[in-house]
Amino acid sequence: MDRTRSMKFGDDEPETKGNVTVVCRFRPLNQKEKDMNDKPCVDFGSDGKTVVVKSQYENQGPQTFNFDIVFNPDSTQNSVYEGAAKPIVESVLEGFNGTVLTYGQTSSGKTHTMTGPDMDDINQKGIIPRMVKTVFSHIENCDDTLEFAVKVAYCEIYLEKIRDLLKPEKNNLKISEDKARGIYIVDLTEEYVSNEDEVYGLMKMGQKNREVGFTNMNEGSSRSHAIFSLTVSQTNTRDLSAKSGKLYLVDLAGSEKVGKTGAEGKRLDEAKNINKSLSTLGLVIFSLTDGKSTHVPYRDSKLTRVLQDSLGGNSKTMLIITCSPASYNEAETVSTLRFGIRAKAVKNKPKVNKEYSVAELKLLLSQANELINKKDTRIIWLEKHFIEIGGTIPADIEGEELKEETLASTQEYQEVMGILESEKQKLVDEMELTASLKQEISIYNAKNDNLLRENENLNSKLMDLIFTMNEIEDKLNDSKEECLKVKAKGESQEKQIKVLEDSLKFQERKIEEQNQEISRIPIEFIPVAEKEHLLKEIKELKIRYNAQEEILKASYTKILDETNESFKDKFAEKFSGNTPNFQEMAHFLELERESWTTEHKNLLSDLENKKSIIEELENDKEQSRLVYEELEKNRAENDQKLKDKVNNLEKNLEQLTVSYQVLGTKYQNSKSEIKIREGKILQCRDKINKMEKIMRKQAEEINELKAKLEQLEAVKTGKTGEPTGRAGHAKIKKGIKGGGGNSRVRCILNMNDYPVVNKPTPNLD
Ligand SMILES: Nc1ncnc2c1ncn2[C@@H]1O[C@H](COP(=O)(O)OP(=O)(O)OP(=O)(O)O)[C@@H](O)[C@H]1O
Repeated sequence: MDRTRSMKFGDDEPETKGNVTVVCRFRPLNQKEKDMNDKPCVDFGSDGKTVVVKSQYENQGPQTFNFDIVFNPDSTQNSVYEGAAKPIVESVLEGFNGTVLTYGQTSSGKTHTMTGPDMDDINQKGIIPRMVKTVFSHIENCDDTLEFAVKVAYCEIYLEKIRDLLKPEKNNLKISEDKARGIYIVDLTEEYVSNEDEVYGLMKMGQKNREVGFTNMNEGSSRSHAIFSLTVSQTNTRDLSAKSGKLYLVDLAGSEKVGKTGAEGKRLDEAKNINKSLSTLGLVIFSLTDGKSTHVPYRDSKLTRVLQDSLGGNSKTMLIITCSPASYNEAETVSTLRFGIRAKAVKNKPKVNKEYSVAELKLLLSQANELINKKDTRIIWLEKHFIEIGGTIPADIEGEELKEETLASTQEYQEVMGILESEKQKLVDEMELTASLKQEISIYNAKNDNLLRENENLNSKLMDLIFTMNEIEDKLNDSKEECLKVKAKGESQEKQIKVLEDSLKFQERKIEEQNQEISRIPIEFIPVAEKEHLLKEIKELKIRYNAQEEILKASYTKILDETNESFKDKFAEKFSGNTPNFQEMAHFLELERESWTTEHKNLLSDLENKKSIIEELENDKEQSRLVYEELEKNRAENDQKLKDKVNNLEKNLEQLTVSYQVLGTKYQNSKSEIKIREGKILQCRDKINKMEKIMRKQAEEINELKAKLEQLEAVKTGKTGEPTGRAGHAKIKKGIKGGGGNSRVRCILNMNDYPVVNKPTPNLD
């Protein structure tokens, strides 16, 4: 085989209605590829449907791939939306299920295409924000006989677990299947929305919760498959017909070669998981297209199970494959393109998800009646004409004709009965749904009761806590008071010490003054022996009161001078005008000596007294100091104890405050949870009431219809004379088509306002 021969893929696939549509988008070279001096390895055909990969490998010729559309790197977000996604969104608005999937190598532009780098940027926003606009504009422009309910859900599949991105605490949701809903994710949050902003809000919230990581190829790489779903239900308020379409917008995680992306540890686990679920997706597509497989391995991964209807089932599906144009990524690009070509061959069976309305059934019946009437008139005219021209109507011809008529009518009857049967079946399903809803309500009620009980418990715990807190607060106040008392005691002790210190100082000052007084005694006139004794004593005093020596000296000199002068005066006064004799002088001196000796003794005893006072005071001072030290010590100890006590109390208080806050938050959460659940229960009750009302109404209508059918049957079998269909015919209204008008359309805001979808009720009798 010539390996350099050019190859073509996808061009001979016949255009088949229902096949998965595949478009391909190439992004521009990114900075990393430019830095590597990489060159594009692809050329784009002028028809907008072809891409040619020019291989860098010698033994590989150019490979041409054909798709429904090929978007080159210059394509805008808007052109991709208009060309690839919008037709699917429009189908959903007609009541089909739709899926748009992005598939490609990591960093090839899946998220860029699906969401866009900035949802608020008019040019840069991706498919999801643009789709939202299409949906709400359509609703705005519809006839006001159509009522819509739009709800969205957002989840991701990460490491084979389904996580609700609108309530991320729900992180391991299950997949289930039933007749009414098909394949669905159990307990996935579905929010009713009434405008674009609400959808954007939910999207932004979901994106924040999405698992995103770093690979060598993409800093913000999506490590999970993200599934955004939007369900549009519409009811015609005139004929009560209803239809609903569900749109899945799936941004798959990027396939990658782990060696190239440098994945390790957690990233490696993620990569292995992503690659595993993507290869299951490849296997599902292979099994659906190889024409031999009897088993399609939908259940081998969560992704393929959720997408079961989108691949080979009831859905219009668009696959957008995203690629890098760089030669560095040639192998991955070729593999992605081959995947796309394979997927093109998947055949789906999309159908409008429609509910027959009673009015539509009535219309069918009236059409049948009209046909019978026409034929009756014609038979009567023919019989009359035949008899007029002399003919007779053989009994067997009449019998044959009647047989044929009866056969045709029986077929019509069987068709109508078939429809009725299928409607009955739907009703049975509806009844089952109602029963399961009732069961759900009883579960909610039980949960509600539990929550109420929990709430009561929490309340009583809260009360206990408040009580304990009050107690602690009281204790804290007591401790504070105690603290203040000890402080006041300390202060008064300090004051006492101060008073003692002051009095000590005062005493010291007094002693000093007395010492000074002593030092003022004149010694010149004291007899020598006495004088020497006195001087000795004064000397001793001088030594004892060393600090006062200088003062003493100064005052001594001063006193000496003064005393000298006074003695001179005294002497001059005593002996004025006379020259004293020796005896008189000796007597005078003796008297003076005696008076000085007495004074000196007095002074000495005074000094002794003061000395003892000083000693006493010094003792007192020492005592006070000891008491003061003791008090200081006690005070420091008490202070420390109190400090510790206050610290402990503060710590306790802090802990209690935290627990109080936690309990408070729990209490609030439980309250809001209860409110939400109560709201849901009310919504469900309301819905059930409405459904029951409609079921009763429809049961009556079906009974009416049945009666009419019986009459019709009777007419067909000739059991009654006049066909009652004529009378019924005048009452049947024509069905009214919705859409096309410009009047404003009511949008359903919540479960309570959810339009009643027409569900025929089985005859309960
Ligand atoms: N068509 C484009 N035009 C301009 N920039 C683009 C285009 N496609 C992708 N990019 C940019 O390339 C980078 C990677 O794109 P994106 O995150 O969409 O890749 P991805 O396929 O989702 O990757 P992963 O699988 O790792 O999540 C982003 O910075 C994005 O803005």
